[in-house]
Amino acid sequence: MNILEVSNLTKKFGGLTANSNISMAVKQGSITAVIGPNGAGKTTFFNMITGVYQPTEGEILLEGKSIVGLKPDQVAKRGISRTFQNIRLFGEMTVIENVLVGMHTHLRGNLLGIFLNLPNTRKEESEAEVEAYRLLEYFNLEPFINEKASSLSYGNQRKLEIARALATKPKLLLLDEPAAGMNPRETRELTEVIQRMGKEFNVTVILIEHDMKLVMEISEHIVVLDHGEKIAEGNPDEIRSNPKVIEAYLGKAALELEKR
Ligand SMILES: Nc1ncnc2c1ncn2[C@@H]1O[C@H](COP(=O)(O)OP(=O)(O)OP(=O)(O)O)[C@@H](O)[C@H]1O
Repeated sequence: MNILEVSNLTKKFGGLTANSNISMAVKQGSITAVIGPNGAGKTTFFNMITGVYQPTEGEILLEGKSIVGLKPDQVAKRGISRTFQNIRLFGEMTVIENVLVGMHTHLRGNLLGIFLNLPNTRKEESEAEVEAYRLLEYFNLEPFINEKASSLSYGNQRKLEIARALATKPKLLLLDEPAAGMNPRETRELTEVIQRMGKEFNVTVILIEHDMKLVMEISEHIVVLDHGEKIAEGNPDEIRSNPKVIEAYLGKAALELEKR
């Protein structure tokens, strides 16, 4: 079954077409990667799915229902969560508080309940803390729960962002360059965490990533964008050997790797 179906999605910024007529489907429970050179339109694509930008044309169906026209908070309530290319944590808050903030989007207890310390709200809050702890344990972040988020290493901050995004119990999780800035050891650990996450949290993952080793290792399906257009899609073997993809992206990515 497809959890997400996108058809003829187009986004124009004045004279610039950032996404042109993109169609794709994402199978429930799968890991899909969106790859392509800088400026290919990958983040714009995520921004349309999450309601940050409205498409100029096209349709986005989540579990068969259109989400076009919804605002980001409404899209989040439908079950889509995301992380960003630049880390967006509350640096002055503790690690567990960052996860609890993520959870409040779906807790029933309101602010008045918290203020009055009502029994139901208290129960919900302590259940949330247990769940937040479980999430942090999953990401090996439990030793840091009471530390400021800004004091974590870069790799741990990236993992905390994913934990916070999962705290909303999304059906679909969009990760924008989760391995950016990570060292090889952190990237290996992240690869393994993302791989197990789908089953553990019953979540479908779409990720934008430039680390081709990670992409080829964990993706069931890969969509390649170039100049706003989908130039290829398929499994890792098909993408690796696709001449169009090598020409537009993989050849350059390999050269970049050689330079390092
Ligand atoms: N809000 C905006 N207004 C005008 N142009 C934009 C806007 N957002 C993106 N663009 C343009 O759309 C094109 C696609 O950008 P986008 O950020 O989606 O690419 P990308 O594939 O995510 O790139 P990168 O890998 O560098 O993050 C670029 O030419 C960019 O300058």
